[in-house]
Order: sequence, then structure tokens, then C-alpha cells
Amino acid sequence: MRVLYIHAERFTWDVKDPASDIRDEPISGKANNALVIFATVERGDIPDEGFLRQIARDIIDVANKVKASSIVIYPYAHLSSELARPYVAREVLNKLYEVVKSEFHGEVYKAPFGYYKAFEIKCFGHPLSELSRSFKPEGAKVE
Ligand SMILES: Nc1ncnc2c1ncn2[C@@H]1O[C@H](CO)[C@@H](NC(=O)[C@@H](N)CO)[C@H]1O
Repeated sequence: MRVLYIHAERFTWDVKDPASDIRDEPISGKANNALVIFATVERGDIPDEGFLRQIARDIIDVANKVKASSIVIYPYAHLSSELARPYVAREVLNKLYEVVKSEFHGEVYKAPFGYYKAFEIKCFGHPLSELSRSFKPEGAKVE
């Protein structure tokens, strides 16, 4: 899984057209002081508890470091050329959302899977406000 973390003063997303047969309810939303997780599920990623806990731990660690009051899991199919199939990707992201929500003290949101979306973001711009990660199921985390 490839992720881009942006610590945003403000983040809003607006659902547009469907982009996949596999999709969630089309719910738009917004969050303030949010760690936004642009997440691309890659071929070989699995909805395995251990794999997802490893990712969730890193997300929550960074959210606490930057003192974010919310986290947004944002399905984003543009950070890798090795995309997982939509069915698997949706399951991995929904499970990641559940793990993060069960372990983070603040609000956790998930933008809907399977749509084109408009978004507005105001990045804080401090040294930890833009980070990227690559996670592999065998547990190796590549910075
Ligand atoms: N491997 C994958 N990882 C993460 N998200 C994925 C995915 N495969 C499909 N999606 C979702 O379906 C929309 C169309 O590709 C995707 N939509 C988007 O990526 C929007 N930000 C608009 O581009 C996304 O919701």
C-alpha cells in the first residue's frame, strides 16, 4: 500500500461521478486539523489484521505527533501503477478504517470508495505535514 499523509488545517471532499462498479455510499464531507491519508491499495495487499494494524499504528503515531484532532482515510488510486482489484482495495480500506477508528482518540472519517471526487485541502506546511510511506504485507515498511 502506498500512502501520502497531509496534515491539513481544512480538508473537504465532494463526491462526483461513480468510477467503479464496487463503491460505497456517496457521502461528501469535511474535517479540520486532520491527518489526511491518501491511500492506494496495491496488488499483493491483503485485508490481514497484522498488516492493517501495522499501518494503523503508523497513521496514529503521526496523527499524535502532529496533534491532529481527526483522521481521514481517502481512497486514492493514483500513487502506484500496481493497483489491487477494486473489490480487494475496498475491503482493505474499510478494514483499515475500522482499525484506525478503534484505536484513535479523535474523529475518524472515510471518504467513499469508487467515485471521482473534488477536494479542497489547506496543508499546514510544517516539517511533518507531508509524508509518504510504502507498506508491504510481509511487514517491511519502506519510508
Ligand atoms: N487500488 C485502489 N486503491 C484505492 N482506491 C481505489 C483503488 N482502486 C479503485 N479505487 C477507488 O475507485 C475509484 C476509481 O478508481 C478511485 N477514486 C479516486 O482515486 C478518486 N480520488 C478520484 O480519482 C478510488 O475511490
